[in-house]
Amino acid sequence: MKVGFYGGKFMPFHQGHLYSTLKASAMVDKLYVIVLYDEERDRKLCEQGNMPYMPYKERALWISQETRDCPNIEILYIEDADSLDADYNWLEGGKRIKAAIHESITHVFSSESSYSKWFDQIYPEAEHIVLDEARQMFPISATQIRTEGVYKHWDMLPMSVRPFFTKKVAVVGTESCGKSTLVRNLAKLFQTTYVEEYGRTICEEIGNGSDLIIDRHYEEITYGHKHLEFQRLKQANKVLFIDSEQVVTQYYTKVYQGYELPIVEEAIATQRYDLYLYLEPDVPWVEDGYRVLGETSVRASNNALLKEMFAQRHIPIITIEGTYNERMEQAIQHVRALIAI
Ligand SMILES: NC(=O)c1ccc[n+]([C@@H]2O[C@H](COP(=O)([O-])OP(=O)(O)OC[C@H]3O[C@@H](n4cnc5c(N)ncnc54)[C@H](O)[C@@H]3O)[C@@H](O)[C@H]2O)c1
Repeated sequence: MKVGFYGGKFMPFHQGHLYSTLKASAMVDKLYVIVLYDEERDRKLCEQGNMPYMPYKERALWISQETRDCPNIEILYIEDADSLDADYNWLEGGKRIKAAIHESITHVFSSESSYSKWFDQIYPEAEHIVLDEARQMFPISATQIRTEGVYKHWDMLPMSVRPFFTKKVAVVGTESCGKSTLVRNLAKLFQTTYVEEYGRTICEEIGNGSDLIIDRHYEEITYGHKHLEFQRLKQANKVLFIDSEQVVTQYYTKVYQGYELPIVEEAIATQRYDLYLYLEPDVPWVEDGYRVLGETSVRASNNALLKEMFAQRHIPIITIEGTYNERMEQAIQHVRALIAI
């Protein structure tokens, strides 16, 4: 029985890693892919690269999703204590790997021939197979991704890795301020997905009667919108646009019901967006059959209320105003800055 392992930090797991994993899995009966982690070292590496910290379970999940239809691959994660690269203790690391695998290792895979001097000592019975040392198939390294940024090397990230790095942009504002059109246009321009306003979906289901909206509809809006966001994030390309979020849901609850709902507040407390684009209501009111708050003074006071609701929750917003074209240009600049292009 041929038993192999392929180990690494996988920060992040990229196409080169995936290529080696699949090649290695075809050469053995059983392949262990091992995420070697050390929180202190890994946090430092992420900070140096100005990247979010990648927890080891997240890395193991990426590999698991990419190889879910490969029955001979098993993913393990092993703590590599005191493993700052310069003084990494290979022999101790090897002991932990052997203990976790529990069976005789016949093959060790890597893309570094220099690792042979260690592998020959730690796994003397195993053959060290060096895969694509020149990184010809996928010319990339995780260090390069960390130093130059994920957005520059987006194509080198497998689909399951991308959502972790996708920036989430919430487009917010009161009724008829051009959110839906702007969100759709931004999604087209950035060739990505978006989440439509779920409150609107519910209104369309109910028909023409916003006074019939009751508490459970706001709950459905909160959960339904979040569920859509999880789904669309999986197909997004660097950035996901979200039409309205839960502060906006709470604002509607307050305006229509006269009170706020704790369940919506809980969703607000856990939501995380990288950018909030707040659209001023300085474009003409458009009647669409579902809107009832169009009078100028009502629009102004509602706008003040929504802004105040963001301020109370210490959520920083970026205000966008002007004509539809001016809004689009401002939005594009802000999003470009976010993903560094
Ligand atoms: N004790 C052991 O037996 C053992 C074994 C392996 C690794 N380690 C340790 O684990 C840690 C992580 O190792 P790492 O820094 O090599 O991890 P890494 O995540 O940077 O890379 C993992 C593996 O993928 C290969 N690779 C990278 N880019 C590639 C590409 N474009 N195409 C094909 N292959 C590519 C690497 O050469 C390496 O073999 C280190 O601290 C290392 O010392 C220990």
